[in-house]
Amino acid sequence: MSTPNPQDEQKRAVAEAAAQRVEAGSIIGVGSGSTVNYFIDALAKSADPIRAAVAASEASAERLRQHGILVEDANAVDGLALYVDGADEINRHCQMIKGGGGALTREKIIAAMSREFVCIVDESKSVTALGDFPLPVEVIPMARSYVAREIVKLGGRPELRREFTTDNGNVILDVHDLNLGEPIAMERQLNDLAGVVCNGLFALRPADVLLIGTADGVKTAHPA
Ligand SMILES: O=C[C@H](O)[C@H](O)[C@H](O)COP(=O)(O)O
Repeated sequence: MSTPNPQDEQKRAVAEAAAQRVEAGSIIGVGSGSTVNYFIDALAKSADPIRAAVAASEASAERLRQHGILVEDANAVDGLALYVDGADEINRHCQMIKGGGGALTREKIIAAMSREFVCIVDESKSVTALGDFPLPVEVIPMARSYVAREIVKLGGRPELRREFTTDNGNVILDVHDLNLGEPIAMERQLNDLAGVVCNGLFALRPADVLLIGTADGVKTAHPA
């Protein structure tokens, strides 16, 4: 049998730790990505099942359904107690870059709907300063060039994500070299550009709890 990759082991460990925080019979928000896939698998194994999940991507919805977990429309619930999702980068304030998989808009909606946001990451995602990971920006297709030019004015280097359409029918600009020293201000500035649907900075609504998978086990942190 092949040895499990240590990064995957950390993802699995944080996913299982997050599954233990889930209340039986509740409706929860479920994000997307490889770490969340482990979380969905852990949910499916739980002896105390949830009632339903609101999913941040079609891929997560599909995986939940494959495990026999009911997927609820976000409009059918009036709020969520808990949201579990991964991140591409997270700092000590629990501000994040998300959207590596292109699911940022639905993720931000579900985060906004949720009382508690638990972020699950392996230790490679924990950073001192946000910005090495290119910042995903979801854009209405007809605004692609305009938004790209505006982002250049802000100091960024936008790159169209090739052969990719979001679940909402939009395109993604992956922005390199943007100064994210003031994440809240930049999140607002990008939101203000006409044609931007959402950007992958989660600073206005950071995570409430961070579970980090490390070589020494799962560590828990809160915004500094
Ligand atoms: O759009 C994707 C999401 O923001 C993911 O949560 C993020 O990319 C992290 O994904 P992974 O767990 O696969 O590293």
